[in-house]
Amino acid sequence: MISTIATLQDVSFSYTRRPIFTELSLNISSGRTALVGENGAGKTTLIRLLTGVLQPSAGSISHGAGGEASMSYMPQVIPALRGLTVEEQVAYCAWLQGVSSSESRRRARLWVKRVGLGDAARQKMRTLSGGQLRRVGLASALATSPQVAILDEPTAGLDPTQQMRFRDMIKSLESEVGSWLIATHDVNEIVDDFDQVLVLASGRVWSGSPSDYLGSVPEGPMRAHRAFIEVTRGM
Ligand SMILES: Nc1ncnc2c1ncn2[C@@H]1O[C@H](COP(=O)(O)OP(=O)(O)OP(=O)(O)O)[C@@H](O)[C@H]1O
Repeated sequence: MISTIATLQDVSFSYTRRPIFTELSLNISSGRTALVGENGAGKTTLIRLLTGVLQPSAGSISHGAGGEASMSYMPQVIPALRGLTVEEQVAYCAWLQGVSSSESRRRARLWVKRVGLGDAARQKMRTLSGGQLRRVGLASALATSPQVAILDEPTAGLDPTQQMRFRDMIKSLESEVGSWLIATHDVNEIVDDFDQVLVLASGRVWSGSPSDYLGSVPEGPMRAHRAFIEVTRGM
C-alpha cells in the first residue's frame, strides 16, 4: 500500500484577492483521513487542489503511487444527468474517467449492486431520493477502481438513518480502496472511523491522530465538538 496520498509543499491558492491558503504544507497519510473545518474553511478547495481540478498559484503538490489518476472524487452535489438511468450514469462517469465502454458497463452493474441500488438500476436518475443520489455518487467514484477515494461531505443533508446506512456502507467497502479522504462535519464519526484527522481553519491546517484530537479536552458530553473548538482556537 502507498504510504502517502499526497504532500503539499508551501501551497498558496486564492479564487479572488483574498487568499484561501498561503504557503500551506501538509502530508496526507494513506489509510482513512477525515477532513474537518468550519463552513468556508477551504475543505472543498483543498480537495479540488488534490484532484487537479484547481492548480495552486504557488508551491507544489506531489501524489503517492499512481498520481492524480489513481484518485477518484465524489462531489458534494451529485448531478442527475438528464435522461440517464442509474446504471447508465455510473457507466458514463467511469467512461469519462478513461475506463473502456464495455468495462464501464460491467463495473456499473457491479457497483450499483454493491451500493445497494440493484433494484433501482434501471430507474431514471431524476426520480432518485437524496440518499440514493449519494449512493450513485459513491458507485461512480469507486467504479474507476481508485487507490484513493475522496468524498466531499458524503452524508451532509441525509437523515440520521440514511447517515448511518451510508457510513456502514463505506465501512463495508473500506478494504476495496487503499485510502479514503472524507470531508465531514460529523466530528463524532472521526473518533471511531479514521486514522488521521485534518482540521482546516484560518488558512492553516492541524493534523494528528483521533486520540491527539480528543486529547486536548477532558471526557464529557460533546467531547468531539469541544475538541474541534479547542483545536481551531489554537490555530
Ligand atoms: N469558485 C469560487 N469563487 C470564489 N470564491 C470561492 C469559490 N469557491 C469557493 N470560494 C470561497 O472559498 C472559501 C472556501 O470555500 P470551500 O467551498 O473550499 O469551503 P468548505 O470548507 O468546503 O465549506 P463548506 O463546509 O461550507 O462546504 C469560501 O470563502 C468560499 O466562499
